[in-house]
Amino acid sequence: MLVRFTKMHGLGNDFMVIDAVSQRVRLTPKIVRKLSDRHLGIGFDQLLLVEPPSRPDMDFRYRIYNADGSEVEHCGNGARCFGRFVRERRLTIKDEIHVETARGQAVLYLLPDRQVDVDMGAPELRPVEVPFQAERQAATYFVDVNGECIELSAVSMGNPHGVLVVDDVDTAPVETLGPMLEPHPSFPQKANIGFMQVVNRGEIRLRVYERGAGETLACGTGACAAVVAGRLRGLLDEEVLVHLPGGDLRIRWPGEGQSVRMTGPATTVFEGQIYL
Ligand SMILES: N[C@H](CCC[C@H](N)C(=O)O)C(=O)O
Repeated sequence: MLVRFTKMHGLGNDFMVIDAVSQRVRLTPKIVRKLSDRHLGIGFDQLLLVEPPSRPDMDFRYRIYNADGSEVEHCGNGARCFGRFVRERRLTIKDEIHVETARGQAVLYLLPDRQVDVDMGAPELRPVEVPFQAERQAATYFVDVNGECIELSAVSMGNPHGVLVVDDVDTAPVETLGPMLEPHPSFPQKANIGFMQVVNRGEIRLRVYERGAGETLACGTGACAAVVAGRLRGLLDEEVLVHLPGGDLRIRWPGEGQSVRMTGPATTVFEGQIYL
């Protein structure tokens, strides 16, 4: 089956985007893993599938697959690229686009300056909903990693995140602690692990070891989860500039029960077609 696709990225977090509205696509974890290979396939952190909605109040269904073939609940950088993609391919003429995700919905706003603003919905903090193994909800938890006691926050943006505060992201143990915390039994569905350095109450630096993809140049849901964690710990104000290795995102969170808003770029790199 010959399939058209578009290669895109959000601050270097890169995607293969497939229009499954106007073409038939059948994916398996094995096919996704083959496509994600940066030597033998297209190469990407995630594959984004654009499908017709299953709900009348939605414009599209938004499905996300990690490089390891796992289907996941949300992708923030991907949401911005999703909005840019459906507009550029004239799958919609709207500038406000409602998409359904595996665990909820997101609203994408295409801005005149070509940035995309996303209403990411409200974070989930109840441990059972993250999911995270804990007796009761708290701003931080302690988990044992090979005898070392690690303090972190547990936040879901639809997908699970563990967020640590570090003194300096440049020297943070992302390569060693990331792979040990991602599959940690405290996170029954694994987790994306964020390493956050607080610069001031309106600015952080962040690196993310992503579930199913490893460290990426940027993580949109990770940036949202980090700001939520920082606010829960009393370290951050409502609007935060998040510096990721691939660039900056602007995140706003008024507080519990409220939506997190994310604004940033979405870039189209090339079009292609491939036999699946
Ligand atoms: N690795 C994530 C999905 C992609 C999230 C990230 N690329 C973003 O921009 O939010 C997970 O397994 O939940």
